[in-house]
Amino acid sequence: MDFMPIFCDLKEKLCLVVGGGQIASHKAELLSRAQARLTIVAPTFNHRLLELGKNANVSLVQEAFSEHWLTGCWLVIAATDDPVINQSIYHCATQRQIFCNVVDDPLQTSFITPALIDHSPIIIALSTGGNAPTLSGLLRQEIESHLSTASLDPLSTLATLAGSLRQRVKNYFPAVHIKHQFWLKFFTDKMLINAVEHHDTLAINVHIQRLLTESGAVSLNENRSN
Ligand SMILES: C[C@@]1(CC(=O)O)C2=NC(=C\c3[nH]c(c(CCC(=O)O)c3CC(=O)O)Cc3[nH]c(c(CC(=O)O)c3CCC(=O)O)/C=C3\N/C(=C\2)[C@@H](CCC(=O)O)[C@]3(C)CC(=O)O)/[C@H]1CCC(=O)O
Ligand SMILES: NC(=O)c1ccc[n+]([C@@H]2O[C@H](COP(=O)([O-])OP(=O)(O)OC[C@H]3O[C@@H](n4cnc5c(N)ncnc54)[C@H](O)[C@@H]3O)[C@@H](O)[C@H]2O)c1
Repeated sequence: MDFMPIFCDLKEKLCLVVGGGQIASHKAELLSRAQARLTIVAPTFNHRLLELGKNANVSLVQEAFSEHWLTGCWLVIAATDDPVINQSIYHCATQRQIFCNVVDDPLQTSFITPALIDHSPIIIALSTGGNAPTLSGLLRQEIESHLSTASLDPLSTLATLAGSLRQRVKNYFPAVHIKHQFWLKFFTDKMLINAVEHHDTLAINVHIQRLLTESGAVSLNENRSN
């Protein structure tokens, strides 16, 4: 594996985008969706970046790159149309141990932005290790065509619900295998999924309690027979 896939929490963390064209705006919009604090440095900005710059968390700096803009950054994206500048940004960032994505050189880059299916909190990210970006896009479309919005919407809601229930379920079922059985039922229970699809909060809570009780009974029986 050449690149390890991870999902980073960049909320309120300072990130730098160098460049003001189409590719820079694409990457800056992604960082902005991840709620990063953004500095964007370039002599010229396209209209999408000028629009993004109205956001309180985004600062546009209209000048050519200089190294001091890296100070305090968690990561940087080198997205100018000049490969020499992009490489020098990569080297400055690497010296400072800052992760740097270089948009025109998959061999001299410290991270890659994957093709994305963003159904937050469910996110599917795809990469070819920088070998074939078009293939990443095609694979993304292929996977998207198998995952309808109708099936992803309730799963995303279930995932969010699961997040808010995790501590309660941990307290309820100390045994890992019972917890696991509970979650398998939680994500496949037709009645719960139906309630989620209908945004029926009352029914959602009733079915969660039912699943907790059912798994609790299994747990109790296991303890008795031990
Ligand atoms: C996946 C995606 C995500 C995104 O952009 O967010 C993405 N590129 C996408 C599309 C795309 N990019 C390019 C074309 C035109 C056809 C072509 O030239 O191939 C198309 C096709 C199109 O636009 O449909 C041109 C291109 N891209 C890179 C280079 C440099 C080089 O290879 O030397 C050049 C040549 C530039 C030039 O010639 O000047 C480099 C990178 N592009 C990456 C990501 C990273 C590796 C991802 C992986 O591991 O697969 C990496 C290494 C760096 C990075 O950007 O992180 C997105 C698909 C989104 C989707 O459809 O969902
Ligand atoms: N990663 C990808 O998916 C992908 C896809 C297509 C193209 N590319 C590469 O991305 C590069 C950028 O593409 P684009 O369409 O955004 O180009 P563009 O010409 O629209 O924009 C280039 C930007 O870089 C800025 N710039 C130039 N020198 C600078 C400097 N010293 N400091 C700061 N900013 C500087 C310019 O002001 C301009 O805003 C291309 O050269 C291409 O190699 C990557």
